[in-house]
Amino acid sequence: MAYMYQIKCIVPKVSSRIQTRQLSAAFSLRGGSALSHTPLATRSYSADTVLLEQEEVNSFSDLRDLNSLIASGVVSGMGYTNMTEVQKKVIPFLLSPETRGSNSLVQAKTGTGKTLAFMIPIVQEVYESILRSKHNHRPSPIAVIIAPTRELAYQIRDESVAISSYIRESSPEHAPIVRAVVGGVNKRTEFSNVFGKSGCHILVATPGRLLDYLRSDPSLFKYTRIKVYDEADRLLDQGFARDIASIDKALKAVTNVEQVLMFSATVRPDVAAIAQRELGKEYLFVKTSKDDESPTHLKIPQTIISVDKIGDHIEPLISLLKYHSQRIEDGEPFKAIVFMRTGKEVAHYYNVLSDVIKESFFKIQVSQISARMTQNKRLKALEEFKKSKNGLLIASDVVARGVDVKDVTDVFQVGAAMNVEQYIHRVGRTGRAGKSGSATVILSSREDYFLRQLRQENISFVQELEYVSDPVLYDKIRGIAQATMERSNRNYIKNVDAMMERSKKRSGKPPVIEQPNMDVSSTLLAMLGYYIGTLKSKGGPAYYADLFRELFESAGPLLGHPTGAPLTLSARQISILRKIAKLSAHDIKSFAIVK
Ligand SMILES: Nc1ncnc2c1ncn2[C@@H]1O[C@H](COP(=O)(O)OP(=O)(O)OP(=O)(O)O)[C@@H](O)[C@H]1O
Repeated sequence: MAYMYQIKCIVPKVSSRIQTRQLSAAFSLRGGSALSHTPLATRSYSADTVLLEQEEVNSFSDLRDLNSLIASGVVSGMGYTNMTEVQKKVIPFLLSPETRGSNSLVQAKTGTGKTLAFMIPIVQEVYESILRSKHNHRPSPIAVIIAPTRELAYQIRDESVAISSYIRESSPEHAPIVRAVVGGVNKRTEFSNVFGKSGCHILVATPGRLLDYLRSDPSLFKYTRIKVYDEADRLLDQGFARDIASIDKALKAVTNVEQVLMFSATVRPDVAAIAQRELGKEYLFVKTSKDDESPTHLKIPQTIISVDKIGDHIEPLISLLKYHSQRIEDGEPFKAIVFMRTGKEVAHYYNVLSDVIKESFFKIQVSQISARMTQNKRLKALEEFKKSKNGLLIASDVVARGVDVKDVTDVFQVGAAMNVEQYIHRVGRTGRAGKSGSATVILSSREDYFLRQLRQENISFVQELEYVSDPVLYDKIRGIAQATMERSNRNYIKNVDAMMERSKKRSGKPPVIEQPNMDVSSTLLAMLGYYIGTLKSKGGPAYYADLFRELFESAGPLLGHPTGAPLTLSARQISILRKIAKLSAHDIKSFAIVK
C-alpha cells in the first residue's frame, strides 16, 4: 500500500555540481509524475518543493534495505518492533540505495525516536564503509555527531554503542567503534581513549571539545564524511553559532563532508534559513506535525499557575509537589523534573527543597543538575534520577533538550523559559515514547510577555490557575530556607579554607568549588541576568531596577535572606549591576548596602 508521505524534498533547478542520483522507484511525485526514475541531475524544476510518496513500511523487520544484523538487534535486543512516525519517514529514505547519503533536515516532536532515525542509517553506513575499506589504518571518525550538551552526547553514544553491539556479536572486526568527547573531562585521558589504539568510527561530541581536537590535529578527521547536528536549531543559534562555523571551516580544510543531517523538535524559520545554507540546494525535509498544530506533544496536558511577583514561584511549586506526590500513596510513580532559571537557583532551591521534602513529603529522592557542577557529579545525579522510582530532579537547562529519562511523569517550570523553543523541549522530557505525562509552568504577572509568546505558537493550557498564598506554608518555607542557608554558610566557611589549602598543595591552583555559598545577592544577580538575556534588552535601567527590587523582596526571604534585612552587595556585584542593568548608584542604595 502506498501512502502519502509528509516528506518535502527540496528539488531546485539542478546545477551541474549536483551529483547524479536517482530517486528510488518507491518514491514518486504526488499525482503520479515520472520523477521516480529520473536522475535529478538531468532535470530542471521550477518548483522548489515536491511531495514524495513512499510505500508504507511499519516494522523494522520489513525494511528492505536494513542490514539483517542491525534489524535483529533493534527488534530482539532493543525490543522495538514498529517504527515511530519519524523513523518511518527517515530511515527508508536514508537507507535506500538511490537516496542514501542525502542531506536532511528533520523536525518531529520531542520523544518520538529521532535518535534512532539518524543512528540506524549512520551505523549501517559506517559498517558498510568498514566492510569496503581496504586500508589498515587506525579507525578514525567517519561520522561526527554534534550535540549541545554533555549528557545528550553520552546518551547518543550509548544508543549507538547498543546498535553497533548487535553487529559485533557476529562480525566483531567490522562493528563500528563509537566514542564521545565532551567538555569538562580530562583531555589527555579522553584523547587516548578516543583517538588512541582502538580509535573510533563514530564520534559524538559537544561543539567546544570537538573544536579543540579539530584545531590541535585536523588530520584526525580526514576520513569524516557524515556530520549530524542533533538539536540543530540550538546548535545554529547564537550561543553555538561561532563554534559551529569554526567546526565547519576546520572540517572543510581537511575533508569532504558528503552528508549533513539535522534533527530537532523545533526549527525556527530564521534557523531554517541558516540550516539551508549548510544543507545545500537539495535536501530532504521532513516535518511530522502540521503547521497549525501545537508544537508540544498531545500526550502532555499543560497547566499554567499565575503568581503575583517574580520571586513568588517556590511556594506554589512546593504545593504542587505535595499535591502530585500524593500519587505515591496509591502506588503510582512520581518522577519529576523542575526546571529553574539559573544554576545558582538550582543549587539554592535544591537545598531548600531537599529539607522541605525531608520534613513533610513522601519518600522522594531529590537530586540536582546544572552546569555549575563537575561532569562526574552531573552524570552521577542523572544516573541517580534515572534509577529512582520516585525522584525529583532540580535542573537547569543542561537537561532541557534531548535527554531521555524513561517514565518522567511531570515537568515543572519555574518562571519563563529562555524562549518558546526551550519551553517546548523542557515539556518534552515527559510524555516520551508514547507514554503520558503532565507539565506545569509557574509565571508571574511580569512574565505575561512569555505567555503571549506561547499562545502565538498555538500552545494551550488545560488549566489556568491563580495561586493564592498560604501564610502557614509560606512561613514554613521561609524558616526552612533560612535554616538551610545558615547551615550551608557554616559548612562553606568550614570547608573552603581546607579546600584552598589542599588544592594549592596538589596543583598550585585554586579549587573548583561546586557547592556555592548561600550568597543570596549572587543568586538574585544571576536571576536578573537571566531576565536581561531573555528580554533581550526590551527593558531599560528603570525596568531592571524595579525588577531587581521585586526579585529581592519576593524571592529573597524564600532563598533564606533574613526578613527585613537589607541586601548586602560587594563592590564587584555593584559594578555588575551597574554594567548589566545600568542601575545608578542611587537606585542601588535604595535597597542594598555596599560591603
Ligand atoms: N520504534 C520505537 N518504538 C518504541 N520506542 C522507541 C522507538 N524508537 C525510539 N524509542 C524510544 O523512545 C524514546 C525517545 O526517543 P528519542 O530520545 O530518540 O526521542 P527524540 O525524538 O530524539 O526526543 P527529543 O526531541 O526530546 O530529543 C527513547 O526512550 C527511545 O528508546
